[in-house]
Amino acid sequence: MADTVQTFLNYIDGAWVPCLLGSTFDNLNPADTRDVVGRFQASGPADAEAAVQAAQKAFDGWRKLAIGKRAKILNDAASYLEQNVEQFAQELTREEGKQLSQARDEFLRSAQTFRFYATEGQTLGGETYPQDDANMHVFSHREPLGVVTVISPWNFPASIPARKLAPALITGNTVVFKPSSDAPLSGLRLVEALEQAGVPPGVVNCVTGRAGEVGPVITNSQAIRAISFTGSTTAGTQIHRTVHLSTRLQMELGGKNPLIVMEDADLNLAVDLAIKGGFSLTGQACTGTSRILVVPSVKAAFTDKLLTRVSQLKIGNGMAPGMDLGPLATEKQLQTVQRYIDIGKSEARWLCGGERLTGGEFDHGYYLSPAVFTDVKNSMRIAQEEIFGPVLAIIEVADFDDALRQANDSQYGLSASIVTMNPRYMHVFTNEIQAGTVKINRTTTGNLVNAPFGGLKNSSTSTFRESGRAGLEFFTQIKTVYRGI
Ligand SMILES: NC(=O)c1ccc[n+]([C@@H]2O[C@H](COP(=O)([O-])OP(=O)(O)OC[C@H]3O[C@@H](n4cnc5c(N)ncnc54)[C@H](O)[C@@H]3O)[C@@H](O)[C@H]2O)c1
Ligand SMILES: O=S(=O)(O)c1ccc(CO)cc1
Repeated sequence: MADTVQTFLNYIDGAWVPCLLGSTFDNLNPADTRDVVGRFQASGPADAEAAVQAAQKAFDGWRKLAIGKRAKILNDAASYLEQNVEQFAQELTREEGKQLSQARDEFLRSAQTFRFYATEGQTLGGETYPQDDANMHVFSHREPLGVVTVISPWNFPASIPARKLAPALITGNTVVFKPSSDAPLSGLRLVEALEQAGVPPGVVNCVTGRAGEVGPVITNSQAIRAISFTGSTTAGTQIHRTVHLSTRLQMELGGKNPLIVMEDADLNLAVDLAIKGGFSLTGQACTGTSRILVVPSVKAAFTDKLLTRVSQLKIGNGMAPGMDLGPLATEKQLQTVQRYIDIGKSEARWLCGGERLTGGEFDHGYYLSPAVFTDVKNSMRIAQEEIFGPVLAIIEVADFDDALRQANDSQYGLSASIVTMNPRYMHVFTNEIQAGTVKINRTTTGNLVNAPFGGLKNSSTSTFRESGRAGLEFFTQIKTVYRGI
């Protein structure tokens, strides 16, 4: 039978090229592993080196190009994503497993991100400083850093790299981009959009392949002036240890995000938020809800309502409309979650789910039913370690202060939410919760492109945020000028 799998190439110095060793890897659809989404370049260090060199060569021309022209490229790339959204969304669903409507939203959000930075990037100015010399003008201005690396995970394979590429490019940096090998195609589509929009050779380079092969060159090289990384705390820690002193780092890492349910909570809302935060994207969002801290007076009613809703959730291929959960994105992720289900059963009280689904289409995908545990202690592994799957842990807390204390008892601090109408709780929660994203009567997931995003503690590096204006600041450095006459 003829091999109909499409092969995708690296993009280096303005050309789509195979990797030097000629090796490839296949990426499978997690909803149906008989479907090979594509064949990708298993690049080695020499390919990564070529990408870095191309980006170095292109930097001077790109930084000097009028910002209006850089903005036009981002806007045109956004149009390209919008024009091709149906095809790209279907590919995203096939490579990652999320629902088609979510994949469509993700590409449209990526286009919106390109447009946002095309405009916002043109407002990034410096400051002037009053001083005593009438014949001198003192001011600051911002310049690009140089060659920057973008490394992204599989769970938002379009929108996360879009949030990094757009601010890097509008401010005049050149980029080496490595998408996740578990969902590389959407990242390549972003690059294709930039190519179609006329980005000059070498300004954006994309190399697919294993982290162990490509990673060291694009993270350790002295030529790399900044790394914007989103992924696990484990990988982030590894990279953090090895980077050069002058390389600026921005890392968005793991989470173990709490949802607090107080005695005055609207329980229907609380259940909605738990379902949406915990199970949408099959629990594979860094800001996903994983711990539910609930006071005794509403615990039973909340749990009953939650279990009813969980029993109604529809699980299936994201290509079919109306599904609530899809497959886990990879076999490895499925196995990780299954391991945590076993751990949960040994340390807490299992209420439902966590079973591998079989029969029909389920036999060909990585499907697991959504799981809920109760009587969980915050010290247990299922309450402390990031699972990254459809697993909720219900933890009883004595009162508001106890909820806050236990919510903060975590190595992570990405997102946190409370369900209450009490203004005192809202106020104290906002001030005392250790999370970079604070939500009140809203799900722990979701964040705006025009607002800063990042976590506290082991959820992020502490120096820089991404998104909004913070994204532009990360990719630029300040020069202070004393201009006399
Ligand atoms: N905080 C956030 O904004 C955010 C958003 C999405 C996902 N995440 C986190 O990402 C994780 C899931 O994604 P994942 O499994 O793709 O993460 P991962 O850390 O395994 O991989 C992320 C990316 O880093 C690359 N990588 C891994 N080790 C590397 C190294 N040593 N050098 C260079 N590159 C390396 C991978 O190939 C991939 O492209 C979860 O922990 C989740 O919380 C965080
Ligand atoms: O760019 S977004 O798609 O809005 C996005 C989604 C998730 C996260 C963290 O998981 C960050 C950004």
